Amino acid sequence: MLSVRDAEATILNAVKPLDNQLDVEFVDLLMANNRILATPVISSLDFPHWDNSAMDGYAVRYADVQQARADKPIVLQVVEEIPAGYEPQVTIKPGQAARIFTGAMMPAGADTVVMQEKTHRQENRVFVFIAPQPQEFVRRKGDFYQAGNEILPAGIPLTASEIAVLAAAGREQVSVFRRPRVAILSVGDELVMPEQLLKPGQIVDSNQYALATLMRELGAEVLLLGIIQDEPTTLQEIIDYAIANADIVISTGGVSVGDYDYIYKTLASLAAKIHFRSVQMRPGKPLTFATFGNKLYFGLPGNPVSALVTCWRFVKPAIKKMSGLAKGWESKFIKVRSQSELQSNGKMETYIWGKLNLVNGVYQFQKAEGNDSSGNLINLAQTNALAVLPVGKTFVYPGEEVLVLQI
Ligand SMILES: Nc1nc2c(c(=O)[nH]1)N[C@H]1C(S)=C(S)[C@@H](COP(=O)(O)OP(=O)(O)OC[C@H]3O[C@@H](n4cnc5c(N)ncnc54)[C@H](O)[C@@H]3O)O[C@H]1N2
Ligand code: MOO
Ligand SMILES: [Mg+2]
Repeated sequence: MLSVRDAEATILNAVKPLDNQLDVEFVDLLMANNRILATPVISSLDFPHWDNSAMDGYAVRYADVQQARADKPIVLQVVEEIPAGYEPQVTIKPGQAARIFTGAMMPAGADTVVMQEKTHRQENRVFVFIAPQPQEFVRRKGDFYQAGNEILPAGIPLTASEIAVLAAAGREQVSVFRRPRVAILSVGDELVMPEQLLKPGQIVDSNQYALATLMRELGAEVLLLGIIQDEPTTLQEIIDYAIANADIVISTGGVSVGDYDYIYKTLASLAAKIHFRSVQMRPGKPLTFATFGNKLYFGLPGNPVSALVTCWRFVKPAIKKMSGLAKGWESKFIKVRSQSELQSNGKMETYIWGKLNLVNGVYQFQKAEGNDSSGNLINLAQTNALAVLPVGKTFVYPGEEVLVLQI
């Protein structure tokens, strides 16, 4: 059976990232949160834009005050007051100073700022009680960034700090990759919508909600195709439509070996390239992966936990890679101690859902309480991590280290 590692490699190899020319759109800065920057940004401004003061105090000539002492202050004449946002009009000459405030432009002639607390003001004179360092408390033009260089590279996610940089560089809009389009369908005669009264044998299609939520979290545009009956002709039509209208199609259900599991046959009849239909993992063994050219098809197992685990493990990095992220799209595992005893049959790579708890500043894994059937979505709620037991590992003792995937 195909290992998880090989399945992941097959999937990630099949992902074609969005094109940085064709798959780009402009969005307002305040709508750009979590979008991926499509074009490198170069500013025509230096940062700081001009020499300015880092303190409220006095702009002075260093040469004037280098001998200042508490018991022998230097007295300077204050010739101008410079608040932030004001362009200084006066050149500071020997024996002179300007009153200045944080962020205000340095006046010509001055090279150093003495903070207010080290001075005493008497009318238009200021007493300086301490010798500053040369150029102290001056933020020099271009110290943070020089115009013409790359200020932000393409392929990064935009969060508060990057959006602040874009705003400071005078951008109102930014070019980002369009959202990957993901079609979601739920396959099963037993499935109904949440508002429906359940007849015997029916259950609510919770997978549609789980996957739509996860896909939106990942920045995808979701095309919800609803519940599809276990019927080959309808399935064929809907998958054909989904492939034509999305970059990625995700179905749940119908991938096992039952008489009503039609996904494999349907994909074959649509001439999909079927890369695999089972993976050496639990839950999630019957995961099916196919491609139609550059379009990806994930046939996730119907069990609610299996659907989410395979989505976290395989679909999530695929979406991230497709979305234009230059790096950091692979699944990230961290090594932590397990607080719980964990078990596997040793034959499958086993994913155990639970919580990462912060104990004295160190994360520890705690297995979810309750039934760990892949059909039990109830105890999956309020979990945030999957512990991974590799093939061959049958037992993790409390206190032993384990690899954990944050979800
Ligand atoms: N003879 C075998 N039977 C099964 C095997 C096997 O190897 N041999 N594998 C089992 C495993 S493991 C899984 S996982 C499931 C996968 O089943 P399918 O993908 O074919 O899904 P269904 O049969 O349609 O449904 C399975 C289960 O999940 C519930 N379900 C389905 N869709 C939804 C939905 N949208 N929302 C909520 N719950 C859903 C469905 O009612 C079933 O209970 O196959 C095993 N069988
Ligand atoms: O692999 Mo299935 O996903 O355990 O129920
Ligand atoms: Mg089935």
